[in-house]
Amino acid sequence: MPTLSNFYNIQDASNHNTKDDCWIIVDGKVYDVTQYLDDHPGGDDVILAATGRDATEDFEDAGHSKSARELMEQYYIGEFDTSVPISTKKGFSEKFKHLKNKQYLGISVAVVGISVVVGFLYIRKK
Ligand code: HEM
Repeated sequence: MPTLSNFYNIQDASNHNTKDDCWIIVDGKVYDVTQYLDDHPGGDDVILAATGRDATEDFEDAGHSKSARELMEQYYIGEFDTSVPISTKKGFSEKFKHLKNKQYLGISVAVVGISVVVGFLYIRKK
């Protein structure tokens, strides 16, 4: 029988990034690992450093055993909703785009300025 899952987006997950309230996202699933932090053989710091973002790569890099993956299931709370974009990346590129537009404006002004000066010198020479 299909079961209904809770869906959490990156903003929901980012609100749980402390030692007393810690969620992680691994492989499209969200886990509340608050109770497990102190017992984690890899230490709580690595898990805390992996909150508020997709921790799949870090989790896989650590080479977790089959039993670690089974243990993990008891902390599962829902699915990761990817329909909300990860805002930090978008914010950065938007800022960058803004800077780029400013740069283009500067270059255009410089080109027009140089053309005016060259044109002026050309006319004076004649
Ligand atoms: C519910 C989530 C997690 C569970 C149940 C879990 C469980 C475990 C277990 C049982 C080990 C011992 C080795 C093994 O059996 O594989 C381990 C080691 C380790 N874990 Fe996790 N882990 C979780 C999440 C994470 C996350 C999100 C990270 C990284 C961001 C991480 C990083 C590590 C590291 C670096 C070690 C290696 C320790 C060493 O070999 O010195 N773990 N974990």
